[in-house]
Amino acid sequence: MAGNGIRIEGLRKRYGRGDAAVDALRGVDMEVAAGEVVGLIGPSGSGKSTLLKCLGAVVEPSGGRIALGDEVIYDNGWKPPDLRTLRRDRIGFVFQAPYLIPFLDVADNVALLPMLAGRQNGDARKRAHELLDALDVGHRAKARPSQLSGGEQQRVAIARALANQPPVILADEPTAPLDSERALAVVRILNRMARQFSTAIVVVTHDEKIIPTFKRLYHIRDGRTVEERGEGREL
Ligand SMILES: Nc1ncnc2c1ncn2[C@@H]1O[C@H](COP(=O)(O)OP(=O)(O)OP(=O)(O)O)[C@@H](O)[C@H]1O
Repeated sequence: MAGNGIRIEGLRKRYGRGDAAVDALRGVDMEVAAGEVVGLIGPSGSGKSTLLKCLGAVVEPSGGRIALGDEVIYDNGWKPPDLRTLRRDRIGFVFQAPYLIPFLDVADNVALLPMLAGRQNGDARKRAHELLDALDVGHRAKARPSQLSGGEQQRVAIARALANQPPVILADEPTAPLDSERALAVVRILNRMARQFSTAIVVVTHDEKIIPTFKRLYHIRDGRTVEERGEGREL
């Protein structure tokens, strides 16, 4: 796969051992191109979170292969020497709750990660303001997270996930607490950001409001994925 994007082959994850073992992933294949937003759906307990955690280098798989762009990061063992750096620089996370830091203003919430990654403070703040403007929350840059609406907070969380320009964003139920209009706005933004920054985005969701928007979906059942064509409804 040229450039960025995600390729997963035969990924397996077994929790526990012996009688208590649970095979959460039994050979998952998945591909997400740079600039693409793909939905990951499936019933409770089917392995969605486990797949996202393996992809995010939070949980160690039991076998298979994961490549980000041209770099194999897992092949029956992690390849990068430092997984924290991998997570910080290559992967953005968006969760159901925004998890913003309450005592930092909105701009600093976004600028923090690039600063931790060694960017000059001025550069990091400039980047934060650009992203906040792109997400239409630039006018709230000086506010505290608690002063923002739920939808605004989620847009700030997306800006934070994009702050280090990661090639991959993993979003776990990012629209669950939002009403229909705001949920669709978040998906519209994720699609725009994917195209603009060539980011590969995986969205785990149960949200019927947004499922029709995906052009491509992976349905996970009993630890195996099936690729499906989505409706790709206009946003
Ligand atoms: N830390 C763990 N130890 C043991 N088993 C686990 C662990 N985490 C998940 N499992 C099991 O792995 C399987 C897949 O779980 P996972 O959380 O990935 O499902 P999910 O599709 O995200 O579910 P939900 O939609 O309910 O969040 C389930 O049978 C679950 O009980």
